Amino acid sequence: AAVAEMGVDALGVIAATNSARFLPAAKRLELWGAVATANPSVLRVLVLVNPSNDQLDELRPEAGHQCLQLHGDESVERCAELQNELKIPIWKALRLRSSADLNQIGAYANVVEKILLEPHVPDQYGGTGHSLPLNWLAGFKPPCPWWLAGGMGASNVENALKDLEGIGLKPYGIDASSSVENFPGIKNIEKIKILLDIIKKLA
Ligand SMILES: O=C(O)c1ccccc1N[C@@H]1O[C@H](COP(=O)(O)O)[C@@H](O)[C@H]1O
Repeated sequence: AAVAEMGVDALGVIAATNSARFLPAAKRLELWGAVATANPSVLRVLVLVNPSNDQLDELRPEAGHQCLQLHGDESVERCAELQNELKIPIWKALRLRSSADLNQIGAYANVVEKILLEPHVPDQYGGTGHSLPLNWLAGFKPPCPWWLAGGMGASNVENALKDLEGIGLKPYGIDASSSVENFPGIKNIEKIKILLDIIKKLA
């Protein structure tokens, strides 16, 4: 709720069970309520890895979130299936192994609302703190809005945005998680404020 009051565009809650940041379904409704009260314009995003059909009920918008951010190995077809079943916008995180992986985006763009681009890190699906080599994005023609994700924080966001501008790119948004924490799962409000001040100055 404190971050929502700072005027971010979206807030994510981690529903990936093996994450240190995992929040159980039973606690999400209360949290989303507090976020909505603090700032109803902040988009409430549930972050998941390879959701199974057994999980569908907790993924419905009635649970308080407004969007699903998928960080696993979900195919284009699986994203379409979830979108049709749950009637909720899907954001797909693409964990790039090389610039060649950008070729996948066209197919996803027909189905998902936004794409997040971050680097592939073996055995981890997100929240890694690792940043994308931005030269991989040279020549990238985004077919849909995209977020720059992975290891973004106060120490590197300004250079990242300048580097992107140098190759004619501007992300829809900056996604940040581990850089604004004291340790995994405990966010640091001061670090978030510093990051937001930098981004607002550059916007
Ligand atoms: O944060 C996690 O533990 C996590 C687990 C599984 C999937 C995604 C996860 N986090 C998301 O990853 C991106 C980038 O995080 P970071 O800035 O590199 O720490 C972000 O959207 C997190 O919410």
